[in-house]
Amino acid sequence: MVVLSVPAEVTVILLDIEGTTTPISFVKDILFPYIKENVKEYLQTHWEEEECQQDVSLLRKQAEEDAHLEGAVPIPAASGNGVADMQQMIQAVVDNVCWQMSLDRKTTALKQLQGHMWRAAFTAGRMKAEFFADVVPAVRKWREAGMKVYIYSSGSVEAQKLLFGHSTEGDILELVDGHFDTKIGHKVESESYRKIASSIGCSTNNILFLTDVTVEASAAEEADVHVAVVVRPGNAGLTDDEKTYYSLITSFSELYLPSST
Ligand SMILES: CSCCC(=O)C(=O)COP(=O)(O)O
Ligand SMILES: [Mg+2]
Repeated sequence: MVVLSVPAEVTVILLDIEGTTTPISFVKDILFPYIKENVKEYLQTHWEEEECQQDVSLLRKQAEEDAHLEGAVPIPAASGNGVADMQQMIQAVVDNVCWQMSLDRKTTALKQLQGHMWRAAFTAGRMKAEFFADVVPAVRKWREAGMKVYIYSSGSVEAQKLLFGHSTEGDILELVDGHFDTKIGHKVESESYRKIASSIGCSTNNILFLTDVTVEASAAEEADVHVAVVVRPGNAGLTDDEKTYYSLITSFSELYLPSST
C-alpha cells in the first residue's frame, strides 16, 4: 500500500466533501436532482416564511451580480401585484436555481437554499449521505492521535451538518471539530485558507487539506497549507503534470501520522 507521511507540524486535517469524503455520484445523482425536482414546490410551500424570503433576497442579489453572464436569469423584485406576482417570482427563482446548477455554481446563495431544502429530506430519513468506507475509521484514528478534523466544503455549513448527522455510517457529526463554507471565502482563493487557520487558531502550515480539485489544492498551497489530492472513483481525471506535482491518495488509510502507532 502507498503511504503518505503527514508532516510533523500538521495538527489539523481539513476535508473537502464531494469527491473526497463522499462520492461525486451521491451529490450529482441524489442531492442535486432532489433540488431540481422539488424547488418549485418548496418555494410555493415556504414562500411566506422569513428563512425562504432571506434565501430569495440572497439569490436576487447574486442574480444582479451575475447579470453580465451569458444565460443569467434575473429575479424581479415584488411589484405588489398579488398571486400573479408571486408565481412570476417563484418561476424566476426556479429558473435561476436551475441555471446556476447547470453550471455547478458554488455561490453562497445557491448553497444556502439547497441546504434548507435538504433539511426536510434528511431529517425525515428519506435521504442518507454516503461516505467512502475508509473515511470514518481514518478520522477516528486521526482524532485518537490528537488531530483536529475540520470540513471545508462549498456546501453550506447547515448542509454539511445534515450529511454528517444523517449518514449511512450513522450520526458522525461528533467526529468533526468544526465546519467552513463559502462564507469564509471561495475554495479557489488562497485567502480563504488563511482565514480558516486564523479562525481555528493555528498557522496555515499546521493544516493538511485533502481535496479532489487541484485548483483548490493550489490555492491552499499558496497559503502555505499542506495538501494532498484525493483520487476517488468518479472524480475528474488529473493531467500527467498534476499527477507528478501533487501528493496523491486513493484512500484516507494511506495517510501515515508519525505520532500514531
Ligand atoms: C454539504 S456538501 C453538498 C454538496 C455540494 O453542494 C457541494 O457543492 C460540494 O462541494 P465540495 O466543496 O464539497 O466539493
Ligand atoms: Mg470536492
